[in-house]
Amino acid sequence: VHYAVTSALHARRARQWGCRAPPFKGHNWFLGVDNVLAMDKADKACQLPQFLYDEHVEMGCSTFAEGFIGDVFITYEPKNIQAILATQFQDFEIGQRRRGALLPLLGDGIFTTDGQMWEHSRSLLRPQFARDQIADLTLEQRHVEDMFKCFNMVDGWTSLDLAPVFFRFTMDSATEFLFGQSTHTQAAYAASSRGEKNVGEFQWADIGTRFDRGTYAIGVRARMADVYWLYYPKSFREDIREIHRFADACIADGMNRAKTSAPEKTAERYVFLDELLKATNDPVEIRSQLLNILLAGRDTTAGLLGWTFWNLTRHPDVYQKLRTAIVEEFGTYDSSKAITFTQLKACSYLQYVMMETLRLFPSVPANARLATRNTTLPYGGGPDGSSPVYVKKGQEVTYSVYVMHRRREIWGSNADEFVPERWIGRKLGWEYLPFNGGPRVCLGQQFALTEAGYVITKILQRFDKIEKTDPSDVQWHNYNTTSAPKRVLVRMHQAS
Ligand code: HEM
Repeated sequence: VHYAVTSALHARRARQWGCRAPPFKGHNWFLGVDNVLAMDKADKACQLPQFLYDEHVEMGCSTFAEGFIGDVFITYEPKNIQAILATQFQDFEIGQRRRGALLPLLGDGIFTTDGQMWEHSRSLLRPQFARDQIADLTLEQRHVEDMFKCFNMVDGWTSLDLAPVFFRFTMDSATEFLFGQSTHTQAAYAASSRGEKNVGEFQWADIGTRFDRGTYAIGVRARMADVYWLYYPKSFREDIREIHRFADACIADGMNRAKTSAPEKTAERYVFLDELLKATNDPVEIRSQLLNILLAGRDTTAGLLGWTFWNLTRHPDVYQKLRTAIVEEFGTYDSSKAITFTQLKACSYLQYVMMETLRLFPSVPANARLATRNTTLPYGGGPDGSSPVYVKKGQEVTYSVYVMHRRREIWGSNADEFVPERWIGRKLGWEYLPFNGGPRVCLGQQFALTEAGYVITKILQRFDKIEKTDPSDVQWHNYNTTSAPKRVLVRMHQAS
């Protein structure tokens, strides 16, 4: 009786608000279990984003409902995404599922909370991202040098898989920037490649692998929706313990620095942790916020770098054009010309290459929000899709920018081709959202583009040719919480 009454109430409200139902993707099994299994299969085959795209083609529309253990909505419609993220921000939240899935590893922080807790995190962290020194290029330079030490050069060429290279690089630079202490995974890797045993200074080198396993585990938990708590294996618990031990040791060091250092000494190098200690001295809160940012910033940037080189190896003309632009702007590798945030921004072709990579391969291909109250999506209902869609409190709306970024109606018939030139004179709107939009827009966008732009510049200065050694051109997504290419097999020639 209760179900019938609430259904009737929802139907009446939907009528009053002028809502119509969107197309429905049917299912053959109870509650749409077959849809869940099909998605899981695509995920295991590293093809989840393509699966979402194929679903869009199959449905022939940009918003639909799907049986997925309860009805959820899927949308690739800029107007709807703008509503969820900005104009109707109060009607949607990240919700308990994501929080629950991520909490054991990350704790409460900007990425895992809603409402007042999120507002508190955002106001604590935002001032840090407004600073000029947010991306410290001297720090990046040292880690890029460590990266090159891992390259094995034979007759001027190196052959390698760049995908793990970028994960080690971003781990080392992000931990130094956030925690004041690098994990030195690159130096440890170089030492072990030379057959040396890891010693003292590489004490935390395994944190990289542990964090990789940890993000994989939270990815599994996030996909399990409400029963995320069923997946909590011993290895995950051990990884969490060690990651927290690393963070706590860094925080204890930071607290000692704050007590003992003269003010001019702490200002020597920008450390995020030291800045947070000026605003709060709760070590658990600091640990949680730093780990939240590590998750938000590390894998995403590694993904951007990986997909950039995945594309460049398949477009040698773009590689050469970009290299010419970089050498013109910054000189060759040994040039003493400084590389600055402003110059990186001004190097238009470099920016276009990154924007085009993030269009075709956004680091967060799909995302979701839950309705906090009965509400609407402005578009997608009725036979022509022009009516609002009724969304019940608690219902999930999944949005995929991967699909939106490839829609032909928006990007033209070459939507799935890599063409950096399309960005010349193009204005950004809600149809392009690699960094999200609205009040929860990515805080690290400038940081990420500076860091990635710097790394791309240094690699192109140093290597004048790149060739792909992977016989396959299939996109394999290594997709836990974010997407990176599974492998980027290349051969690169060092410029003389
Ligand atoms: C290519 C690199 C990056 C991409 C594509 C990216 C993308 C995104 C996206 C899509 C979100 C929204 C997630 C959601 O609301 O569900 C987000 C949030 C966030 N990002 Fe980034 N990000 C990148 C790098 C970074 C970096 C380097 C940092 C920090 C150093 C960072 C810090 C954050 C933070 C703190 C949030 C949470 C904002 C909030 O909820 O208020 N991101 N990012």
